[in-house]
Amino acid sequence: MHVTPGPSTDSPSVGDAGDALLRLRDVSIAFGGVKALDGVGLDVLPGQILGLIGPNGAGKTTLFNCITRIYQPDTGEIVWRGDDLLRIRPHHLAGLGIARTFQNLALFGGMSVFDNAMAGGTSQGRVGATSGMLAWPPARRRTNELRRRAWELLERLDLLEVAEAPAAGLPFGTLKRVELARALMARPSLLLLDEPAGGLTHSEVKDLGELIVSLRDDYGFAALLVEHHMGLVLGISDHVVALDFGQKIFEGSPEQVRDDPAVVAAYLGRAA
Ligand SMILES: Nc1ncnc2c1ncn2[C@@H]1O[C@H](COP(=O)(O)OP(=O)(O)OP(=O)(O)O)[C@@H](O)[C@H]1O
Repeated sequence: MHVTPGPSTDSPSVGDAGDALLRLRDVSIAFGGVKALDGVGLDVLPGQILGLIGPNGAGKTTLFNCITRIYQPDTGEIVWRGDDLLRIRPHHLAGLGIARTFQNLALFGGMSVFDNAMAGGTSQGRVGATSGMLAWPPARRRTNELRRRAWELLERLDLLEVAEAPAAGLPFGTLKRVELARALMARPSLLLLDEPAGGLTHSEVKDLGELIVSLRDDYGFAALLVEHHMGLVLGISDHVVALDFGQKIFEGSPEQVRDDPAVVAAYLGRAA
């Protein structure tokens, strides 16, 4: 097994995350007898696109679910800007600057594209119907600011033409962009992208890759990209981590990963 040395494997105390935005150390979780994650550590640096790859069942989604507080690891540390993320409730993640997209989309089909985008901003402050009706000046200012941001994102993501259309019935590639707009409403410092290329055509994947990079360049977020589409991962990631059977088997540059014997063996072995 070949594991390039990552950041120090010494477990730092919480509060010591160095330059990392997000730091995982020695994270393990088992389901029955299956070790879905087995001592995994990685750092996501500010502004970095980190690709997370691995064959089916390697533990990628489980790692995502640990970060998003859906699963509680059995052991290990997850540190966000020096704070212990494992003490944070899931619904507080957006307020911390962590947003995610979903593999199967998490949009409201009956709501317009604009309202779906707005839904991504509500966790940033109380802008519910009541505050709107009361027209309490701070709430109204906040709502206006969110509306301005939603329009800006819809324009940026080429969604203006469908802004008033219900999400249901729109092409899948369009819905992926709506999902991105919803996530970006929270002004995340870290965007968790769960298989964004799934279900897209070859040219849509290429466009999506360019879009993610240009959004990152404009807004400065870091991204953790879980993806099977190697062309996308290797094309846009600054750094790549590979998992197999819950363990980190590779960490390095996109150029190095192509020929790494452990990664090649993991994919070939699983396909056999
Ligand atoms: N809630 C759960 N209950 C039982 N087993 C689980 C659960 N979640 C994950 N697992 C197991 O943990 C292992 C890792 O699964 P995980 O879904 O994280 O892999 P993955 O890398 O995301 O795979 P894929 O690429 O197919 O989505 C698998 O053996 C899976 O069956």
